[in-house]
Amino acid sequence: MLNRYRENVKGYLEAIVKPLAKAGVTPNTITFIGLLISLLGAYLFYLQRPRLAAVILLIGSAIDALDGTLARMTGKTSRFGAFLDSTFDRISDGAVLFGIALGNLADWRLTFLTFMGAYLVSYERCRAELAGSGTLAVGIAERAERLLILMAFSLAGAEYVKWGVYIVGVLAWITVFQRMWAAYQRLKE
Ligand SMILES: CC(C)CCC[C@@H](C)CCC[C@@H](C)CCC[C@@H](C)CCOC[C@@H](COP(=O)(O)O[C@@H]1[C@H](O)[C@H](OP(=O)(O)O)[C@@H](O)[C@H](O)[C@H]1O)OCC[C@H](C)CCC[C@H](C)CCC[C@H](C)CCCC(C)C
Ligand SMILES: Nc1ccn([C@@H]2O[C@H](COP(=O)(O)O)[C@@H](O)[C@H]2O)c(=O)n1
Ligand SMILES: [Mg+2]
Ligand SMILES: [Mg+2]
Repeated sequence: MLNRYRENVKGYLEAIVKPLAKAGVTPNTITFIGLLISLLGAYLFYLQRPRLAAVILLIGSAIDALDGTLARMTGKTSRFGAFLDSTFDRISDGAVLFGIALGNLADWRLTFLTFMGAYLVSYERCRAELAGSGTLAVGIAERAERLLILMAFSLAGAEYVKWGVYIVGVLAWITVFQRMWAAYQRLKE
């Protein structure tokens, strides 16, 4: 859903990456730094510091939107970079939910169901696109939405994190079925 605003923020993202491009920073370096920062956010959830975790996660997630911008701006897009970007997103998504569960900020069983839903959303897109569906960036809880909801509830305090996890879980599972339907529509023989 928020992907539609990509064009609106493109100018801002390009302004941020311009000095990085001049400095010769590679997209994969940005992707790696983004993961490290997101993992720090996950660790802060484990330490039961959800407000700080949310801010760190926002920066880590924002950097996730920067790596592709840098790649396109410098003509350095690569197939491995696309693979790395998506793979690191899964590691980050999983680490954040793991940190929340380990930090007892939400019920681990419900957190696992949210984890399943989030991974399925991303897997469906990958598998359908491989089968020739075309870009399957559909549904109400793509990655940007999941992250923003989790961050918003985390900024409200430790006792609200669980509601963020559970709401993301419900929306992610709705998205699972939205993408299943979209894939059926596009791939049915
Ligand atoms: C360098 C930093 C210090 C700069 C810090 C600046 C920040 C403080 C300001 C943030 C501004 C804004 C850029 C924040 C972004 C929000 C963040 C949640 C965006 C996350 O982007 C994720 C990205 C999707 O990932 P990507 O395409 O790289 O990967 C795909 C994804 O993994 C797919 O998974 P799924 O299918 O969706 O589950 C995989 O399937 C794909 O394979 C994979 O490629 O999305 C980018 C979309 C847009 C760029 C996001 C639009 C942003 C909104 C307009 C943000 C609205 C503003 C917010 C309220 C932020 C508030 C900021 C303020 C400071 C409080
Ligand atoms: N290290 C990277 C990271 C990304 N890309 C390219 O950008 C696309 C993702 O763009 P976002 O704005 O969503 O981050 C990705 O599919 C690649 O085409 C890259 O080449 N190298
Ligand atoms: Mg990215
Ligand atoms: Mg990404």
